[in-house]
Amino acid sequence: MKVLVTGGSGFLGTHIVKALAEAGEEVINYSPSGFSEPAMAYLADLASRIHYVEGDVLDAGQFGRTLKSYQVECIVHAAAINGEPAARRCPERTLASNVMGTANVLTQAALARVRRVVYLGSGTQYGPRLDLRPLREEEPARPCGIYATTKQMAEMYGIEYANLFEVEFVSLRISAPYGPLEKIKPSPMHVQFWCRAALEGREVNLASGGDHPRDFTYVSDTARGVAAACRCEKLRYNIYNISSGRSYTLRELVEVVKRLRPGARLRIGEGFLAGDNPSFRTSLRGPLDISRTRNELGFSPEVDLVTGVNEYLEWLDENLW
Ligand SMILES: NC(=O)C1=CN([C@@H]2O[C@H](COP(=O)(O)OP(=O)(O)OC[C@H]3O[C@@H](n4cnc5c(N)ncnc54)[C@H](OP(=O)(O)O)[C@@H]3O)[C@@H](O)[C@H]2O)C=CC1
Ligand SMILES: C[C@H]1O[C@H](OP(=O)(O)OP(=O)(O)OC[C@H]2O[C@@H](n3cnc4c(=O)[nH]c(N)nc43)[C@H](O)[C@@H]2O)[C@@H](O)[C@@H](O)C1=O
Repeated sequence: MKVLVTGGSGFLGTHIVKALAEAGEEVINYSPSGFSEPAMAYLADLASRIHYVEGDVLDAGQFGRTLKSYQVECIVHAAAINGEPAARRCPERTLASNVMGTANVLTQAALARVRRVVYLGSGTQYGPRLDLRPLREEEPARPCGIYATTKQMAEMYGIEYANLFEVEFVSLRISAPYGPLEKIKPSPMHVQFWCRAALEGREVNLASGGDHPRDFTYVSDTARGVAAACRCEKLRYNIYNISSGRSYTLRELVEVVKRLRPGARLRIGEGFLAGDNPSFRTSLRGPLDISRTRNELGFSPEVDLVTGVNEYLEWLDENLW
């Protein structure tokens, strides 16, 4: 199968390109910039199955021509301005790329007779949920912030568009992926923050946050879930959650990092993350429930937190400096 990945040079894009190429698919990465050097190293053995086209999803004409010239059968639409901090720096550009970009992808997909568009949605579409219950796809979305709002708008548009025209649309709501090639994440909500502190020998002593939950998911599992959605013969739903399916607390994460790097000087107190940063509170939610994804796509996460953090630490150790 020929699969085009928009934003294929990004963090998730690169892992998705890898998972698809490993499964024997021919992959076209459509992105404004090519793979970084570490990404090239990551994909080294698969180069013969991967093509790169420099392009923007806002350039509908070029996107359409690319679909036709490669006779693309499936699109993974990963291109987006990602995360609330980035969205706040350029709200209009975020609206354009994330929503209008998705509209262009769908129109051109229908014109080029692409069978399926697999959209990367986000766990942030559920919004903050202080009861921390597992979240099923039927839960009403309550996005908070510009980024999550644009992700929700694009998903809703995609579902409506697919009802009108001859193209399948499926949204994968992804939560908390971590691992090699991830961009800089400065917040203690992220695995990277603790791994970097351990490797840099920095002391971190947070008064609170140990009970803060997050359904950390090793990125290779996320990418396998996306590949499964491309290959699945018949999709019965428009929305599937992709996550480890369980919450870990930051205390558990810190303990894992300390077990793997015994000299690390990391401490975290009880309760949820607190402070002036509103993102701590808006990030509070339970794990995404992956029952539907298990049953329908045959997806099940394979990498537990210890294994994932260990692999990530080893990769960071070689690639940080
Ligand atoms: N990482 C995460 O925690 C999560 C991510 N997601 C979603 O997954 C997708 C991928 O995220 P991730 O890989 O982490 O993000 P990255 O920022 O690493 O990658 C996004 C990619 O999209 C490209 N891009 C941005 N705008 C355009 C455009 N207009 N046309 C073409 N390409 C564009 C970027 O190119 P360049 O950098 O050159 O501008 C980049 O290569 C996004 O849709 C995001 O919303 C969902 C849930 C969690
Ligand atoms: C699943 C998810 O995982 C990653 O995001 P993240 O790790 O959650 O971190 P974030 O900083 O993007 O947002 C955390 C939450 O906090 C809100 N948020 C943030 N900063 C402000 C802020 O400044 N104000 C307000 N009100 N809310 C904010 C925001 O709306 C969200 O609810 C992404 O890379 C992303 O791709 C993704 O999809």
